[in-house]
Amino acid sequence: MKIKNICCIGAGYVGGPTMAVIAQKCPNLDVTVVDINEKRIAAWNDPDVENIPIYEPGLSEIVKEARGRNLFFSTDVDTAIDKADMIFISVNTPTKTYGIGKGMAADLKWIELCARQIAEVAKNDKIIVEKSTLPVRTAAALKDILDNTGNGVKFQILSNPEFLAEGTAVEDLEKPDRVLIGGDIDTPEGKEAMEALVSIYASWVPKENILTTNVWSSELSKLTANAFLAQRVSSINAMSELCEKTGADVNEVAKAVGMDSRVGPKFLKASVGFGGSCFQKDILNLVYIAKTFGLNEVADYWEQVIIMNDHQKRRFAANIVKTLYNTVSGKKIAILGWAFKKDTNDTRESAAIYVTDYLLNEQAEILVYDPKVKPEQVYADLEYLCTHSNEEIRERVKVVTSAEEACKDAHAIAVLTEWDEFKELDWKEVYENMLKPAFLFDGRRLLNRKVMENIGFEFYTIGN
Ligand SMILES: NC(=O)C1=CN([C@@H]2O[C@H](COP(=O)(O)OP(=O)(O)OC[C@H]3O[C@@H](n4cnc5c(N)ncnc54)[C@H](O)[C@@H]3O)[C@@H](O)[C@H]2O)C=CC1
Ligand SMILES: O=C(O)[C@H]1O[C@H](OP(=O)(O)OP(=O)(O)OC[C@H]2O[C@@H](n3ccc(=O)[nH]c3=O)[C@H](O)[C@@H]2O)[C@H](O)[C@@H](O)[C@@H]1O
Repeated sequence: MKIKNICCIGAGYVGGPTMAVIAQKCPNLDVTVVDINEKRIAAWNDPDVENIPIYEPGLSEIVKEARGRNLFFSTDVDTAIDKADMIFISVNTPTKTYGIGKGMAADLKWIELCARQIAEVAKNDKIIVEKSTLPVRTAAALKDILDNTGNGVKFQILSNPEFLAEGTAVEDLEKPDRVLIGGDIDTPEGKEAMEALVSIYASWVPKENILTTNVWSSELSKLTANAFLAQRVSSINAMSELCEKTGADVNEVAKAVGMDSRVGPKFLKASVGFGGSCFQKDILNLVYIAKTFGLNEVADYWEQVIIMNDHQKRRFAANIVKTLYNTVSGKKIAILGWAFKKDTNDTRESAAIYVTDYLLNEQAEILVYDPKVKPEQVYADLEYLCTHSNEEIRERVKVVTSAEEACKDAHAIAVLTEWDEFKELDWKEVYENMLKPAFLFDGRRLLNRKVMENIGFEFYTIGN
Protein backbone atom coordinates (compact mmCIF):
# COMPACT_ATOMS: atom_id res chain seq x y z
CA MET A 1 0.00 0.00 0.00
CA LYS A 2 1.44 3.37 -1.02
CA ILE A 3 1.03 6.09 1.58
CA LYS A 4 1.07 9.66 0.35
CA ASN A 5 -0.96 11.68 2.84
CA ILE A 6 -0.61 11.41 6.58
CA CYS A 7 -2.71 13.17 9.15
CA CYS A 8 -2.11 13.39 12.88
CA ILE A 9 -4.92 14.35 15.24
CA GLY A 10 -3.39 16.16 18.21
CA ALA A 11 -0.65 18.78 17.86
CA GLY A 12 0.79 18.35 21.34
CA TYR A 13 4.12 17.25 22.81
CA VAL A 14 3.96 13.99 20.85
CA GLY A 15 2.02 14.83 17.69
CA GLY A 16 4.01 17.99 16.91
CA PRO A 17 7.59 16.70 17.23
CA THR A 18 6.81 13.21 15.84
CA MET A 19 5.17 14.52 12.70
CA ALA A 20 7.84 17.20 12.22
CA VAL A 21 10.51 14.48 12.17
CA ILE A 22 8.48 12.22 9.85
CA ALA A 23 7.97 15.17 7.47
CA GLN A 24 11.66 16.01 7.56
CA LYS A 25 12.80 12.44 6.96
CA CYS A 26 10.15 11.64 4.31
CA PRO A 27 9.89 14.65 1.99
CA ASN A 28 7.71 12.57 -0.37
CA LEU A 29 4.92 12.39 2.25
CA ASP A 30 2.46 15.18 2.99
CA VAL A 31 1.97 15.46 6.74
CA THR A 32 -0.89 17.48 8.23
CA VAL A 33 -1.16 17.92 11.99
CA VAL A 34 -4.60 18.99 13.18
CA ASP A 35 -5.95 20.11 16.51
CA ILE A 36 -9.13 21.65 17.88
CA ASN A 37 -7.02 24.06 19.93
CA GLU A 38 -6.87 27.12 17.67
CA LYS A 39 -4.26 28.90 19.76
CA ARG A 40 -1.94 25.93 19.59
CA ILE A 41 -2.26 25.62 15.81
CA ALA A 42 -1.73 29.37 15.39
CA ALA A 43 1.46 29.05 17.42
CA TRP A 44 2.68 26.13 15.26
CA ASN A 45 2.06 28.37 12.24
CA ASP A 46 3.72 31.45 13.76
CA PRO A 47 6.02 32.98 11.12
CA ASP A 48 8.68 33.27 13.84
CA VAL A 49 9.56 29.64 14.33
CA GLU A 50 10.89 30.36 17.81
CA ASN A 51 7.26 30.85 18.89
CA ILE A 52 6.08 27.29 18.20
CA PRO A 53 4.16 26.08 21.27
CA ILE A 54 6.58 23.38 22.38
CA TYR A 55 10.14 23.97 23.39
CA GLU A 56 12.42 21.09 22.43
CA PRO A 57 16.08 21.42 21.50
CA GLY A 58 16.43 21.19 17.69
CA LEU A 59 12.68 21.22 16.97
CA SER A 60 12.32 24.75 15.63
CA GLU A 61 15.02 24.07 12.99
CA ILE A 62 13.12 21.00 11.74
CA VAL A 63 9.81 22.86 11.66
CA LYS A 64 11.50 25.68 9.75
CA GLU A 65 12.79 23.23 7.15
CA ALA A 66 9.58 21.24 6.61
CA ARG A 67 6.71 23.62 7.39
CA GLY A 68 4.90 24.75 4.26
CA ARG A 69 6.84 22.17 2.19
CA ASN A 70 5.29 18.92 3.36
CA LEU A 71 4.40 19.72 6.98
CA PHE A 72 1.16 21.58 7.67
CA PHE A 73 -0.69 22.60 10.82
CA SER A 74 -4.43 23.15 10.67
CA THR A 75 -7.67 23.23 12.63
CA ASP A 76 -9.59 21.72 9.71
CA VAL A 77 -9.79 18.20 11.10
CA ASP A 78 -12.38 16.90 8.60
CA THR A 79 -10.43 17.84 5.50
CA ALA A 80 -7.25 16.31 6.89
CA ILE A 81 -9.05 13.06 7.77
CA ASP A 82 -10.66 12.91 4.33
CA LYS A 83 -7.36 13.32 2.49
CA ALA A 84 -5.27 11.01 4.63
CA ASP A 85 -4.29 7.42 3.82
CA MET A 86 -2.96 7.00 7.34
CA ILE A 87 -4.22 8.78 10.48
CA PHE A 88 -2.24 8.97 13.69
CA ILE A 89 -4.26 9.61 16.83
CA SER A 90 -2.09 11.51 19.26
CA VAL A 91 -4.60 13.14 21.58
CA ASN A 92 -4.38 13.40 25.34
CA THR A 93 -5.35 10.40 27.51
CA PRO A 94 -5.23 11.82 31.04
CA THR A 95 -6.34 10.15 34.24
CA LYS A 96 -10.13 10.22 34.64
CA THR A 97 -11.34 12.91 37.03
CA TYR A 98 -14.93 11.63 37.34
CA GLY A 99 -17.08 8.52 37.45
CA ILE A 100 -15.91 4.92 37.44
CA GLY A 101 -12.14 4.68 37.59
CA LYS A 102 -11.83 8.29 38.80
CA GLY A 103 -8.21 9.05 39.69
CA MET A 104 -6.90 5.87 38.03
CA ALA A 105 -8.28 4.85 34.65
CA ALA A 106 -7.31 6.66 31.45
CA ASP A 107 -9.97 9.02 30.17
CA LEU A 108 -10.58 7.84 26.61
CA LYS A 109 -13.24 10.36 25.63
CA TRP A 110 -10.93 12.27 23.25
CA ILE A 111 -9.85 9.00 21.62
CA GLU A 112 -13.47 7.98 21.10
CA LEU A 113 -14.35 11.41 19.66
CA CYS A 114 -11.55 11.00 17.14
CA ALA A 115 -12.77 7.55 16.16
CA ARG A 116 -16.32 8.79 15.64
CA GLN A 117 -15.15 11.76 13.61
CA ILE A 118 -12.94 9.55 11.42
CA ALA A 119 -15.83 7.13 10.89
CA GLU A 120 -18.15 9.93 9.88
CA VAL A 121 -15.77 11.63 7.47
CA ALA A 122 -13.85 8.76 5.86
CA LYS A 123 -14.90 7.88 2.32
CA ASN A 124 -12.05 5.48 1.52
CA ASP A 125 -10.05 2.80 3.36
CA LYS A 126 -7.62 4.09 5.96
CA ILE A 127 -4.97 2.95 8.38
CA ILE A 128 -5.53 4.25 11.90
CA VAL A 129 -2.47 4.45 14.12
CA GLU A 130 -2.75 4.65 17.91
CA LYS A 131 0.07 7.03 18.89
CA SER A 132 -1.45 8.02 22.22
CA THR A 133 -0.67 5.79 25.19
CA LEU A 134 -3.71 3.58 25.70
CA PRO A 135 -4.98 0.79 27.92
CA VAL A 136 -4.40 -2.64 26.48
CA ARG A 137 -7.30 -3.69 24.19
CA THR A 138 -8.28 -0.13 23.20
CA ALA A 139 -7.77 -1.10 19.57
CA ALA A 140 -10.78 -3.41 19.89
CA ALA A 141 -12.97 -0.53 21.05
CA LEU A 142 -11.69 1.70 18.25
CA LYS A 143 -12.42 -0.98 15.66
CA ASP A 144 -15.90 -1.44 17.03
CA ILE A 145 -16.70 2.26 16.73
CA LEU A 146 -15.10 2.64 13.31
CA ASP A 147 -16.77 -0.44 11.83
CA ASN A 148 -20.20 0.27 13.29
CA THR A 149 -20.49 3.98 12.67
CA GLY A 150 -18.50 4.27 9.44
CA ASN A 151 -19.56 4.44 5.80
CA GLY A 152 -18.65 0.86 5.05
CA VAL A 153 -15.00 1.69 4.36
CA LYS A 154 -12.29 -0.57 5.80
CA PHE A 155 -10.00 0.43 8.66
CA GLN A 156 -6.82 -1.25 9.79
CA ILE A 157 -5.81 -0.37 13.33
CA LEU A 158 -2.17 -0.27 14.35
CA SER A 159 -0.60 0.47 17.70
CA ASN A 160 2.58 2.54 17.46
CA PRO A 161 3.33 3.87 20.94
CA GLU A 162 5.78 6.70 21.31
CA PHE A 163 8.81 6.39 23.57
CA LEU A 164 10.30 9.88 23.23
CA ALA A 165 11.18 11.74 26.40
CA GLU A 166 10.62 15.47 26.62
CA GLY A 167 13.72 17.59 26.43
CA THR A 168 15.33 15.04 24.11
CA ALA A 169 12.36 14.48 21.80
CA VAL A 170 14.17 15.22 18.56
CA GLU A 171 17.18 13.08 19.43
CA ASP A 172 14.89 10.23 20.56
CA LEU A 173 12.85 10.43 17.36
CA GLU A 174 15.90 10.56 15.13
CA LYS A 175 17.64 7.65 16.85
CA PRO A 176 15.00 5.60 18.66
CA ASP A 177 16.11 2.56 20.65
CA ARG A 178 13.22 0.87 18.90
CA VAL A 179 10.05 1.64 17.00
CA LEU A 180 7.18 -0.59 18.06
CA ILE A 181 4.36 -1.44 15.66
CA GLY A 182 1.51 -3.69 16.70
CA GLY A 183 -1.13 -4.88 14.28
CA ASP A 184 -3.30 -7.69 13.05
CA ILE A 185 -0.54 -10.13 12.18
CA ASP A 186 -2.99 -12.84 11.23
CA THR A 187 -4.50 -11.23 8.13
CA PRO A 188 -2.90 -10.08 4.86
CA GLU A 189 -4.58 -6.64 5.24
CA GLY A 190 -3.17 -6.31 8.77
CA LYS A 191 0.30 -7.27 7.59
CA GLU A 192 0.09 -4.85 4.67
CA ALA A 193 -0.86 -1.98 6.99
CA MET A 194 2.04 -2.81 9.30
CA GLU A 195 4.41 -2.92 6.32
CA ALA A 196 3.20 0.53 5.23
CA LEU A 197 4.09 2.01 8.62
CA VAL A 198 7.36 0.08 8.82
CA SER A 199 8.39 1.52 5.46
CA ILE A 200 7.85 5.09 6.71
CA TYR A 201 10.11 4.61 9.74
CA ALA A 202 12.60 2.61 7.66
CA SER A 203 13.41 5.89 5.86
CA TRP A 204 15.71 6.65 8.78
CA VAL A 205 15.49 3.90 11.42
CA PRO A 206 17.53 0.68 10.88
CA LYS A 207 15.16 -2.21 10.14
CA GLU A 208 16.48 -4.24 13.08
CA ASN A 209 15.25 -1.49 15.42
CA ILE A 210 11.69 -1.73 14.11
CA LEU A 211 9.81 -4.29 16.12
CA THR A 212 6.46 -5.70 15.01
CA THR A 213 4.14 -7.50 17.42
CA ASN A 214 0.50 -8.27 17.88
CA VAL A 215 -1.56 -5.23 18.78
CA TRP A 216 -2.13 -6.13 22.45
CA SER A 217 1.57 -6.66 23.14
CA SER A 218 2.30 -3.29 21.61
CA GLU A 219 -0.32 -1.47 23.69
CA LEU A 220 0.79 -3.18 26.88
CA SER A 221 4.52 -2.69 26.19
CA LYS A 222 4.11 1.07 26.35
CA LEU A 223 2.53 1.01 29.81
CA THR A 224 5.12 -1.54 30.92
CA ALA A 225 8.05 0.52 29.67
CA ASN A 226 6.89 3.61 31.57
CA ALA A 227 6.19 1.57 34.69
CA PHE A 228 9.70 0.05 34.60
CA LEU A 229 11.34 3.45 34.12
CA ALA A 230 9.36 5.08 36.92
CA GLN A 231 10.03 2.10 39.14
CA ARG A 232 13.79 2.65 38.78
CA VAL A 233 13.39 6.26 39.92
CA SER A 234 11.24 5.26 42.88
CA SER A 235 13.71 2.49 43.75
CA ILE A 236 16.67 4.84 43.88
CA ASN A 237 14.58 7.48 45.69
CA ALA A 238 13.67 4.89 48.32
CA MET A 239 17.39 4.25 48.79
CA SER A 240 18.07 8.00 48.99
CA GLU A 241 16.13 8.20 52.24
CA LEU A 242 18.08 5.30 53.67
CA CYS A 243 21.33 6.94 52.54
CA GLU A 244 20.43 10.09 54.45
CA LYS A 245 20.03 8.03 57.63
CA THR A 246 23.17 5.93 57.25
CA GLY A 247 25.90 8.13 55.81
CA ALA A 248 25.86 6.39 52.43
CA ASP A 249 25.72 8.63 49.34
CA VAL A 250 22.98 7.74 46.86
CA ASN A 251 25.08 8.82 43.86
CA GLU A 252 27.82 6.41 44.89
CA VAL A 253 25.29 3.65 45.50
CA ALA A 254 23.65 4.29 42.11
CA LYS A 255 27.00 4.19 40.37
CA ALA A 256 28.04 0.97 42.08
CA VAL A 257 24.72 -0.70 41.32
CA GLY A 258 24.44 0.66 37.78
CA MET A 259 27.89 -0.63 36.78
CA ASP A 260 26.40 -4.11 36.92
CA SER A 261 25.60 -4.60 33.25
CA ARG A 262 22.43 -6.44 34.23
CA VAL A 263 21.16 -3.27 35.93
CA GLY A 264 22.71 -0.53 33.76
CA PRO A 265 23.47 3.07 34.70
CA LYS A 266 20.47 4.99 33.35
CA PHE A 267 17.45 6.24 35.29
CA LEU A 268 19.11 5.90 38.66
CA LYS A 269 19.29 9.59 39.49
CA ALA A 270 17.74 10.31 42.86
CA SER A 271 15.52 13.37 42.79
CA VAL A 272 12.72 15.25 44.51
CA GLY A 273 10.40 12.85 42.66
CA PHE A 274 9.52 12.14 39.08
CA GLY A 275 7.03 14.35 37.28
CA GLY A 276 5.77 14.62 33.73
CA SER A 277 2.44 13.92 32.15
CA CYS A 278 2.85 10.19 31.78
CA PHE A 279 4.64 8.18 34.48
CA GLN A 280 1.97 8.66 37.11
CA LYS A 281 -1.00 8.47 34.74
CA ASP A 282 0.30 5.37 32.97
CA ILE A 283 1.07 3.50 36.19
CA LEU A 284 -2.32 4.40 37.64
CA ASN A 285 -3.85 3.12 34.44
CA LEU A 286 -1.87 -0.12 34.76
CA VAL A 287 -3.00 -0.48 38.37
CA TYR A 288 -6.60 0.07 37.28
CA ILE A 289 -6.36 -2.49 34.48
CA ALA A 290 -4.84 -5.07 36.86
CA LYS A 291 -7.64 -4.42 39.36
CA THR A 292 -10.34 -4.82 36.74
CA PHE A 293 -8.94 -8.31 36.05
CA GLY A 294 -8.92 -9.01 39.81
CA LEU A 295 -5.10 -9.03 39.90
CA ASN A 296 -4.80 -7.25 43.22
CA GLU A 297 -1.19 -8.23 43.96
CA VAL A 298 -0.10 -6.98 40.55
CA ALA A 299 -1.98 -3.73 41.15
CA ASP A 300 -0.48 -3.22 44.63
CA TYR A 301 3.02 -3.92 43.36
CA TRP A 302 2.89 -1.11 40.79
CA GLU A 303 0.93 1.30 42.98
CA GLN A 304 3.86 1.33 45.37
CA VAL A 305 5.91 3.19 42.73
CA ILE A 306 3.47 6.10 42.97
CA ILE A 307 3.23 5.93 46.76
CA MET A 308 7.03 6.19 46.99
CA ASN A 309 7.07 9.13 44.58
CA ASP A 310 4.44 11.04 46.53
CA HIS A 311 6.40 10.36 49.71
CA GLN A 312 9.60 11.71 48.14
CA LYS A 313 7.97 15.03 47.15
CA ARG A 314 6.32 15.39 50.54
CA ARG A 315 9.38 14.60 52.60
CA PHE A 316 11.47 17.08 50.59
CA ALA A 317 8.98 19.85 51.38
CA ALA A 318 8.60 18.74 55.00
CA ASN A 319 12.38 18.86 55.42
CA ILE A 320 12.40 22.51 54.35
CA VAL A 321 9.84 23.37 57.01
CA LYS A 322 11.61 21.33 59.69
CA THR A 323 15.02 22.81 58.88
CA LEU A 324 13.72 26.37 58.96
CA TYR A 325 12.95 25.93 62.66
CA ASN A 326 9.55 24.31 62.03
CA THR A 327 7.97 27.36 60.47
CA VAL A 328 8.06 28.97 57.04
CA SER A 329 5.12 31.25 57.71
CA GLY A 330 5.85 34.60 56.06
CA LYS A 331 9.30 33.40 54.97
CA LYS A 332 10.52 33.89 51.43
CA ILE A 333 11.39 30.69 49.63
CA ALA A 334 12.89 30.75 46.15
CA ILE A 335 11.87 27.93 43.86
CA LEU A 336 14.42 27.46 41.10
CA GLY A 337 12.84 25.51 38.26
CA TRP A 338 9.19 24.76 37.62
CA ALA A 339 9.37 22.39 34.60
CA PHE A 340 9.29 18.67 35.44
CA LYS A 341 12.78 18.27 34.00
CA LYS A 342 15.28 20.46 32.18
CA ASP A 343 15.03 21.47 28.51
CA THR A 344 11.24 21.47 28.38
CA ASN A 345 8.55 24.02 29.15
CA ASP A 346 6.18 21.22 30.22
CA THR A 347 5.13 21.42 33.86
CA ARG A 348 2.58 18.62 34.07
CA GLU A 349 2.88 16.78 37.41
CA SER A 350 6.10 18.64 38.14
CA ALA A 351 7.41 18.09 41.67
CA ALA A 352 7.69 21.89 41.97
CA ILE A 353 3.89 22.19 41.99
CA TYR A 354 3.49 19.86 44.95
CA VAL A 355 6.42 21.20 46.94
CA THR A 356 5.07 24.73 46.47
CA ASP A 357 1.57 23.67 47.46
CA TYR A 358 2.95 22.10 50.62
CA LEU A 359 4.84 25.30 51.44
CA LEU A 360 1.73 27.39 50.76
CA ASN A 361 -0.10 25.29 53.35
CA GLU A 362 2.58 26.51 55.74
CA GLN A 363 1.97 30.11 54.64
CA ALA A 364 5.32 30.65 52.94
CA GLU A 365 5.94 33.44 50.43
CA ILE A 366 7.11 31.84 47.18
CA LEU A 367 9.30 33.28 44.42
CA VAL A 368 9.48 31.15 41.31
CA TYR A 369 11.99 31.31 38.49
CA ASP A 370 12.09 28.99 35.49
CA PRO A 371 13.85 29.87 32.23
CA LYS A 372 11.11 28.42 29.99
CA VAL A 373 7.84 28.41 31.93
CA LYS A 374 5.47 31.35 31.65
CA PRO A 375 4.00 32.94 34.81
CA GLU A 376 0.42 32.08 33.80
CA GLN A 377 1.38 28.41 33.67
CA VAL A 378 2.72 28.51 37.23
CA TYR A 379 -0.55 30.04 38.46
CA ALA A 380 -2.66 27.63 36.41
CA ASP A 381 -0.78 24.63 37.86
CA LEU A 382 -1.39 25.77 41.44
CA GLU A 383 -4.99 26.76 40.81
CA TYR A 384 -5.69 23.35 39.28
CA LEU A 385 -5.00 21.69 42.65
CA CYS A 386 -7.90 23.66 44.20
CA THR A 387 -6.16 23.70 47.59
CA HIS A 388 -5.78 27.49 47.79
CA SER A 389 -7.92 30.30 46.46
CA ASN A 390 -6.77 32.05 43.31
CA GLU A 391 -6.40 35.28 45.29
CA GLU A 392 -4.17 33.63 47.87
CA ILE A 393 -2.01 32.04 45.18
CA ARG A 394 -1.49 35.34 43.37
CA GLU A 395 -0.75 37.10 46.63
CA ARG A 396 1.75 34.56 47.94
CA VAL A 397 3.42 33.38 44.74
CA LYS A 398 5.45 35.70 42.53
CA VAL A 399 7.01 34.57 39.28
CA VAL A 400 10.19 36.48 38.45
CA THR A 401 12.53 36.67 35.47
CA SER A 402 15.87 35.62 36.94
CA ALA A 403 17.23 33.26 39.55
CA GLU A 404 19.03 36.17 41.23
CA GLU A 405 15.77 38.06 41.64
CA ALA A 406 14.04 34.99 43.11
CA CYS A 407 16.82 34.42 45.64
CA LYS A 408 17.25 38.03 46.79
CA ASP A 409 16.33 38.37 50.47
CA ALA A 410 15.12 34.77 50.53
CA HIS A 411 15.32 32.61 53.65
CA ALA A 412 15.79 29.48 51.59
CA ILE A 413 16.24 28.22 48.04
CA ALA A 414 14.88 24.97 46.62
CA VAL A 415 16.37 23.75 43.34
CA LEU A 416 13.63 21.67 41.74
CA THR A 417 14.59 21.45 38.06
CA GLU A 418 18.11 20.59 36.92
CA TRP A 419 18.48 23.47 34.41
CA ASP A 420 22.14 23.87 33.39
CA GLU A 421 22.02 27.61 34.12
CA PHE A 422 21.53 26.89 37.83
CA LYS A 423 24.94 25.23 37.90
CA GLU A 424 26.49 28.35 36.40
CA LEU A 425 24.89 30.83 38.84
CA ASP A 426 27.18 33.13 40.79
CA TRP A 427 26.32 31.30 44.02
CA LYS A 428 28.59 33.55 46.07
CA GLU A 429 26.57 36.58 45.04
CA VAL A 430 23.32 34.68 45.59
CA TYR A 431 24.50 33.83 49.09
CA GLU A 432 25.43 37.41 49.88
CA ASN A 433 21.98 38.65 48.90
CA MET A 434 20.08 36.15 51.06
CA LEU A 435 18.96 36.26 54.67
CA LYS A 436 21.20 34.28 57.03
CA PRO A 437 21.47 31.48 57.78
CA ALA A 438 21.09 30.88 54.03
CA PHE A 439 19.44 27.53 53.43
CA LEU A 440 19.84 25.73 50.12
CA PHE A 441 17.84 22.58 49.32
CA ASP A 442 19.02 20.76 46.22
CA GLY A 443 16.26 18.46 44.94
CA ARG A 444 18.29 17.41 41.93
CA ARG A 445 21.81 16.62 43.13
CA LEU A 446 22.87 19.47 40.87
CA LEU A 447 25.26 21.34 43.15
CA ASN A 448 28.48 20.40 44.90
CA ARG A 449 28.07 20.17 48.66
CA LYS A 450 31.64 21.23 49.50
CA VAL A 451 31.56 24.27 47.21
CA MET A 452 28.19 25.40 48.57
CA GLU A 453 29.19 24.88 52.19
CA ASN A 454 32.44 26.77 51.64
CA ILE A 455 30.42 29.72 50.35
CA GLY A 456 28.44 29.60 53.57
CA PHE A 457 25.18 27.85 52.68
CA GLU A 458 23.37 25.47 54.99
CA PHE A 459 23.17 22.81 52.33
CA TYR A 460 20.69 19.92 52.06
CA THR A 461 20.46 17.47 49.22
CA ILE A 462 18.74 14.24 48.35
CA GLY A 463 20.42 11.04 49.46
CA ASN A 464 23.53 12.45 51.09
N1 LIG B 1 4.24 14.01 26.42
C1 LIG B 1 5.05 12.99 26.17
O1 LIG B 1 6.26 13.10 26.29
C2 LIG B 1 4.51 11.69 25.71
C3 LIG B 1 3.15 11.46 25.62
N2 LIG B 1 2.67 10.25 25.17
C4 LIG B 1 1.24 10.03 25.01
O2 LIG B 1 0.81 10.73 23.84
C5 LIG B 1 -0.52 11.22 24.00
C6 LIG B 1 -0.54 12.72 23.77
O3 LIG B 1 0.29 13.33 24.73
P1 LIG B 1 0.74 14.85 24.59
O4 LIG B 1 1.15 15.13 23.19
O5 LIG B 1 1.71 15.09 25.68
O6 LIG B 1 -0.65 15.59 24.89
P2 LIG B 1 -1.04 17.11 24.65
O7 LIG B 1 -2.10 17.42 25.61
O8 LIG B 1 0.19 17.95 24.58
O9 LIG B 1 -1.65 17.12 23.16
C7 LIG B 1 -2.85 16.53 22.82
C8 LIG B 1 -3.58 17.43 21.84
O10 LIG B 1 -4.71 16.75 21.32
C9 LIG B 1 -5.72 17.71 21.03
N3 LIG B 1 -7.02 17.06 20.89
C10 LIG B 1 -7.76 16.40 21.84
N4 LIG B 1 -8.88 15.91 21.31
C11 LIG B 1 -8.90 16.26 20.01
C12 LIG B 1 -9.81 16.04 18.94
N5 LIG B 1 -10.93 15.33 19.11
N6 LIG B 1 -9.51 16.56 17.73
C13 LIG B 1 -8.38 17.27 17.54
N7 LIG B 1 -7.47 17.51 18.52
C14 LIG B 1 -7.72 17.00 19.74
C15 LIG B 1 -5.65 18.65 22.22
O11 LIG B 1 -6.23 19.89 21.92
C16 LIG B 1 -4.12 18.73 22.46
O12 LIG B 1 -3.54 19.85 21.81
C17 LIG B 1 -0.95 10.80 25.41
O13 LIG B 1 -1.64 9.60 25.30
C18 LIG B 1 0.37 10.56 26.12
O14 LIG B 1 0.25 9.60 27.13
C19 LIG B 1 3.51 9.26 24.77
C20 LIG B 1 4.87 9.44 24.82
C21 LIG B 1 5.48 10.66 25.28
O1 LIG C 1 5.29 8.26 27.85
C1 LIG C 1 5.89 9.29 28.07
O2 LIG C 1 5.36 10.38 28.25
C2 LIG C 1 7.37 9.30 28.20
O3 LIG C 1 7.66 9.30 29.61
C3 LIG C 1 9.04 9.40 29.92
O4 LIG C 1 9.58 10.60 29.39
P1 LIG C 1 9.43 12.02 30.12
O5 LIG C 1 8.38 11.93 31.16
O6 LIG C 1 9.27 13.01 29.05
O7 LIG C 1 10.84 12.28 30.80
P2 LIG C 1 11.84 11.36 31.64
O8 LIG C 1 13.21 11.66 31.20
O9 LIG C 1 11.44 9.95 31.63
O10 LIG C 1 11.68 11.94 33.11
C4 LIG C 1 10.49 11.74 33.86
C5 LIG C 1 10.70 12.26 35.26
O11 LIG C 1 11.59 11.41 36.00
C6 LIG C 1 12.63 12.18 36.56
N1 LIG C 1 13.84 11.33 36.61
C7 LIG C 1 14.26 10.67 35.50
C8 LIG C 1 15.38 9.87 35.54
C9 LIG C 1 16.08 9.73 36.75
O12 LIG C 1 17.10 9.00 36.86
N2 LIG C 1 15.62 10.39 37.85
C10 LIG C 1 14.51 11.18 37.80
O13 LIG C 1 14.14 11.76 38.83
C11 LIG C 1 12.77 13.36 35.64
O14 LIG C 1 13.41 14.43 36.27
C12 LIG C 1 11.32 13.65 35.32
O15 LIG C 1 10.73 14.41 36.34
C13 LIG C 1 9.79 8.23 29.30
O16 LIG C 1 11.19 8.37 29.55
C14 LIG C 1 9.55 8.17 27.80
O17 LIG C 1 10.18 7.02 27.24
C15 LIG C 1 8.05 8.11 27.54
O18 LIG C 1 7.80 8.12 26.14
